[in-house]
Amino acid sequence: MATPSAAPAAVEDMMQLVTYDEQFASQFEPYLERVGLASLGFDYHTVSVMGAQSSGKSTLLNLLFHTGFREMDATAGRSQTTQGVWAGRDPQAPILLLDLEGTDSRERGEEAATFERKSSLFALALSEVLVINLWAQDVGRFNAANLALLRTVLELDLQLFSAGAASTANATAGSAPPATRNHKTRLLFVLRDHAMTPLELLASTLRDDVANIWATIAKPAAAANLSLDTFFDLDFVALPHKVFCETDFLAAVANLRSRFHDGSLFLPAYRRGVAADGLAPYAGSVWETIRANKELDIPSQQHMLAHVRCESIAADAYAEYETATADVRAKLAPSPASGGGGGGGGKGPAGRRAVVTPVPRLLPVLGDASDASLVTYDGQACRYASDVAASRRDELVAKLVSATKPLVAAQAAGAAAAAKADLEAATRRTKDDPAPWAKYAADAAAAREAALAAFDAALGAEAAASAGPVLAFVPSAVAEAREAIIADLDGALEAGTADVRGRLSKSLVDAFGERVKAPLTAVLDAASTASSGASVSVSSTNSSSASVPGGGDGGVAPAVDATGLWTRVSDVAAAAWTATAADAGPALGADGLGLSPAEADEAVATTLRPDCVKRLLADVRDAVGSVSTLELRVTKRFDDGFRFDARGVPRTFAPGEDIEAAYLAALTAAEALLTTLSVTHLTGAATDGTPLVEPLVAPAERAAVSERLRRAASAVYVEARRSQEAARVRTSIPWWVFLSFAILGSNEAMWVLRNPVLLLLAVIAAPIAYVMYVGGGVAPLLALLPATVAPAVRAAVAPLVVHLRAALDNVAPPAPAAGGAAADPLAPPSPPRPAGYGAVGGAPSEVTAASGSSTNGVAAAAM
Ligand SMILES: Nc1nc2c(ncn2[C@@H]2O[C@H](COP(=O)(O)OP(=O)(O)OP(=O)(O)O)[C@@H](O)[C@H]2O)c(=O)[nH]1
Repeated sequence: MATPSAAPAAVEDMMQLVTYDEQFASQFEPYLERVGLASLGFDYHTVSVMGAQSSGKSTLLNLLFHTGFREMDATAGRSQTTQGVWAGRDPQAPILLLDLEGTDSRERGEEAATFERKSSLFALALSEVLVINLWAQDVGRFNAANLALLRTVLELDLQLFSAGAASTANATAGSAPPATRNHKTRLLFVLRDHAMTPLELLASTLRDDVANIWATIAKPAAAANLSLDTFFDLDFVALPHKVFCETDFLAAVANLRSRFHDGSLFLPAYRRGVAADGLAPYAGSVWETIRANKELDIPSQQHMLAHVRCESIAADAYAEYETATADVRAKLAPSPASGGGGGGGGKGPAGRRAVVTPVPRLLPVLGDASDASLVTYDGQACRYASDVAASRRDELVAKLVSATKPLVAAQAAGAAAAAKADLEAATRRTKDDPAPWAKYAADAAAAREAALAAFDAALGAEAAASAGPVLAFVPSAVAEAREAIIADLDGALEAGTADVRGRLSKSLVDAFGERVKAPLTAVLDAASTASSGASVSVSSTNSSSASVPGGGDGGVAPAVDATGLWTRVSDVAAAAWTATAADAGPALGADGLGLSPAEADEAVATTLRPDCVKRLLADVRDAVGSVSTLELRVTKRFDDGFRFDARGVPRTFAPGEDIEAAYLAALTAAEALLTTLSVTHLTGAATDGTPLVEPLVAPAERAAVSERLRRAASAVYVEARRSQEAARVRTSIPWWVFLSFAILGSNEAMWVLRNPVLLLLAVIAAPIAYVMYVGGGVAPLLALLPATVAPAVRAAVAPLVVHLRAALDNVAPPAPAAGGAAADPLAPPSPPRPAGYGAVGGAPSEVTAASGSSTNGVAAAAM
């Protein structure tokens, strides 16, 4: 019966709303839904009919509204048909009918009056039109039940008015304002079996009766001066006899039915202010109040109904929101199974919020859902007390906000994580990238912009457009999240930039080191060499190069004056620094890390230059090497200066040659080299002109090296001196000595020649002796001969010794050696020591004594 039907309703379509024993039916709400009234809001009417038992009430309702109320079967005798209160609906109009148990019931007996009052009050509370069914012939007869019924109706209506007025007064005093009620009812008197008496006369009689009742009943103060018209509109309809004037009867019924259907009998003032969807709980509440004999306060009832209904409507509206957002909630909300949700939105096992994938168009979805929810609520809650509806609406909004906030937060977190991941991917540089700084600033700026755009696409832009009370928090929340992601992105970029900058710095410093390494080694090697040479080409890993006068080419090392060594190293460093700084410019600038020229200059000056200087010092230390390497360098410097001439040809000291001068020059040069290599004296572009004086060798080690240098040099000098002496002896023996040997030794020669053994020994010994003689090895050999052999040897060569001593008397004595070593004629002269050496080491005489067995040059002696 949800849609209008031409067919009359059946008995099954009616329901007993209140049972005979005063129980209210719990099925009223589904009944209203079943008959299609529940969804009509205020667009329905309620009509009740009351009157004496078996006065044709059910028959009248069925004829007027095509309902199916049970009627009395007259053939079975007159008895009560309708018990309690029954409800039905006009199939063709939104009219709810209440058929009340007849008054003056013989079956109820003493209880009848009590139930009449309850059912009448119930009907007054709900009905816009109260049909009072009367036999026409009863009009004017006071003892008929009609007047008692009228008195009951008027008294009860005043009671309702009184309760409502009190509620209004309380509300004015500060409590919640009650729902308003248009407290007016149409009393429609239907006079049955009307025959002769004109309706006007009957109506007048009834008006008088009602007026008399109104005048005599006790009224509350608020209604003392109010007239009957304030509460009731009286209307009168006469129906002919149903049996005897059936046609007229049906015509009159049809006429009255049309008045109901055309709405002329329903005025806005009659509305009870109860929406159809709340009618069932309202009616139930009203009945229970009446049944409990409590004061029926209609406004309070409606207020209570508003709470119940608005809460129910709000729950439905929220459920609607949940349904509409189920998809996004599944994607963003935490999932109990995974602990992280569909992609996660909750917190994982470690308590860290899992990151979700942003949901496209989240805010429009949430906005639409929340708006729709509120529209649903407003559409239904507006039928109820506005204060209650507003209060419940606020609660609904708060509930929607608290349901929406985590979703927006999860979306913001997901969008932020995605934006950061995108940025890191866009700015990531592999370890193998030889130039990770290339276009880094441009890439970083573009990535930052893209990441923020992605974040805004997920939240920001939509947030600006979102409106409504539920999403009102979004702009500030998104702004806060945006600030956080900006800080996060900038932090990631800062870290990335620092990493790339570190790699750039290392690369530049390495390049600087590469540029410095070979020329530096060449310069140092050249400084260790005594011979002079051409300039050295200083190559760099880049195309830049510099020319270092006196340097080496990494292989053959022309000589470098030790005093100019640091100048040349400074030149090498300056050339390398110039090339490195030139490389740093573009890498730090717009094509690289994006620094401004001023920032790049500052970075070069404050970071790169100190790093390169540090690297230069480290390289210098490496190139100079350990103490032993330094010792090798300076002894080599001596060896080269002493053993080779200016052209690099090995030197032999002919008799009379100034061996001491060569010795002193070489030793002085070696000492000077040691002094030079002990402390840096760097300057130039690499150090920005600032002298860089750094000790490379500790003073004690330096003195020790110097001492070992002198010892080694002494050995070389002694060797050279003996060679020179041997050469002079060889050249100074007169020819007759050899002739004497030939004459005096002829017998021995023959003796040897005749003896095969001696001949064989002579053949073997003669070349050895010759070689030793020529090579100057006789003297050392003599020194090694044991003392037991020496006398025999001396006896054998006595003539020669005599002659040699005579020859040696003509050799000039060496310059007295410093340190008191003049006793040894072969002791080397001692050059003046450079300042700072102290008293480390022994005297040259000691060196001489220790170097007697040296035959392998300075290096072997130094080791
Ligand atoms: N004379 C006459 N009888 C009628 C009229 N309308 C109905 N009746 C008869 O009156 C008897 C009672 O009719 P109901 O409609 O059952 O009366 P009721 O007031 O609903 O009865 P309860 O529900 O028991 O109070 C039935 O036999 C009807 O046929 C009418 O207009 N005139």
